[in-house]
This record gives sequence, C-alpha cells and structure tokens, in this order.
Amino acid sequence: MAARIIDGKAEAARLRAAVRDEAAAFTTRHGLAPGLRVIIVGDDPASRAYVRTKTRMAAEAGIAGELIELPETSTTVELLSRIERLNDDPATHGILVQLPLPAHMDAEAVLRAIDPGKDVDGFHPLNVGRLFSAGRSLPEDLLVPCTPWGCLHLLRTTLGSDGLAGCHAVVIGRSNIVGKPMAALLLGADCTVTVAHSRTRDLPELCRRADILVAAIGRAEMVRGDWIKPGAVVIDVGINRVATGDGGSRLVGDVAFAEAIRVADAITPVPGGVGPVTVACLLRNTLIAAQASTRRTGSPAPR
Ligand SMILES: Nc1nc(=O)c2c([nH]1)NC[C@@H]1CN(c3ccc(C(=O)N[C@@H](CCC(=O)O)C(=O)O)cc3)C=[N+]21
Repeated sequence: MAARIIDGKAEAARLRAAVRDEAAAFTTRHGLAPGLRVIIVGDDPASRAYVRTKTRMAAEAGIAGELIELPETSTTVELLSRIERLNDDPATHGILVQLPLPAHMDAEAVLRAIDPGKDVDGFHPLNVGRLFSAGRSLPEDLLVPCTPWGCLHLLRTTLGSDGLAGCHAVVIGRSNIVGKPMAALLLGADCTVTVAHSRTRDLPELCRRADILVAAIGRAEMVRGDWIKPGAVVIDVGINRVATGDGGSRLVGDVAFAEAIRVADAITPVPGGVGPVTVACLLRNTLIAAQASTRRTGSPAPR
C-alpha cells in the first residue's frame, strides 16, 4: 500500500490560525502587535523572494513583520549595530538574520549578538544550550529552531504524541540548523537517536534500521527507496531545485519520493511538507518571544 502523505501545508495553516488567534489577543491586551524583523544581506533573488513570503505570512497572522534589506557590501560591524538597535526596540520581539550571510561576514558573531529572548531562529548559544540541556519537556519560553521543531510537530501529528517513544530515529545531516537540534528534540521525545553524516559507513544499511528517518543532507533524491525500512516514517527536509527536460526547474527533496512512497508508512512531500511548517514555527516563535517579553518587563506598551 502506498504511504500516507503528510500534509505540511494543512498543518502549517492550522498552526498559523492558532498563532493568529493568540497574536490578536496579545495585540488587544498590549496595544502593540508581536513584531518580527527579518534581515537579509545581499541580493540573491531566491533568498529575497523567500523572506518576502515570511513577512507576508506574518502579516496574515497579525504579526507586524518588517523586512530589512542590506547591501551585499555591508560589514559585520554595520550589521551588528543594526541588531543592537533592534535588541533595544520594544516593538521588535523577534529578529531573524537570513542565512547564509556573505562569506566576508562573521556569522557566529552576528548570531551571538541577537538578544536570546528575540532569537526566533533559536541559533544563539544560550538557546542552543537550553535546548540541549532540556529534559523531556521543553521550557515554555524556549525558542527552538524552526525546521526541527516543525519536523517534530509533523512526527507527533503522524504517530501520536506518545508514538515516538522507543523508536530508532536516524537523522542524516549534522548542521546546527537542522541535524543537531533535531537530534536533541528526538531524544527529548524518547527516541533512540543516531546522527549520520557524509563520513558515516554504510549509510543505506543504517537507514534501513530507522523507524523514523529525517533527511537533511541537501542532495537531491539521495535517499533511495531501498534505504527505507518498510513502515518507517520519512521526514524530508531537503529543498533542491533541479532542472527539468523542458528547460524549466522543479523542487525535489533529499528523498526519492516516488520510490519511498512504496515502502514507507508516511512521508512528507517537497514542496508542501516541512517548508511551510518551518515558516509557521517562525511566527509561533515570534509570539512566544512577545509573550515572554511582557512577563520579563510588564506591558511592552502600556495604554
Ligand atoms: N536564519 C534563517 N532561518 C531559516 O529558517 C532559513 C534561513 N535562514 N535560510 C534559508 C532556509 C530555508 N528555509 C525555508 C523555509 C521554508 C521553505 C518553504 O516554505 N518552502 C516551500 C516551497 C517554496 C517554493 O516553492 O520555492 C515548500 O517546501 O513547500 C523553504 C525554505 C528557511 N531557512
């Protein structure tokens, strides 16, 4: 039987609707909408189009999103001073610096400069440390990286909230953005976790032992159908643009979808899987940051 296709678009719409309700309540109570600032450096057209989607989705959810576009030639110091101003701005609850930054910039210094309470990507070392030292329940105010949080959410909706316990989860990819935080979240959900990477020996054989397979490699359709354990749940984080015969292009994941769907129990498509849930999580993190800021300082803008 063909696998269930996990509907990331529908799940993202549900998440955004919940954010919209709470954002409206926040705005009524505080006279100020949750505010998100997205900074993009350079003029890569794909990245620019993509961050515009984020700010549009924010507006639809009642979050005041603003896009800050800086030239490719900006210096690290200029970006840092921009971030400091946003750190001090009470109308800014969430700050996201689109990655990758131009090679001449010090990305680590930039991520460290963001106020951890406004770090809606969850990439600041303080938030990374809190995630890795969390137990089986996460602190309510913790800002968790959006993509792995979205993957966990999709796994919970597919397997049920207790359905992950005891599963062997294999994560392919060890990035700070996906692989490592994904492993921390799966451990917290009582999975037995293996993190694989480019130096892993006999990757297909390891994957065949996974009840949950998370592919975050960045190589189009690398995971084949015969790498998948029958009945496994497959989460495909890859977003790769590949050329089609007619001179156009299309998006594919890191998993050969047409093969995998014959073996797996459930699988996320690309597009329409992890991507939309990632954006919904960004909005959710902005709301969490806004709510936490009022607990720290009282009302952000008393009327
Ligand atoms: N600081 C930072 N935080 C990020 O979260 C971040 C980043 N930098 N840099 C780039 C990557 C990439 N990323 C995506 C999220 C959603 C879709 C998404 O919604 N994709 C749609 C398709 C979009 C299309 O059609 O082109 C889908 O999968 O259905 C894509 C890509 C977040 N990133």
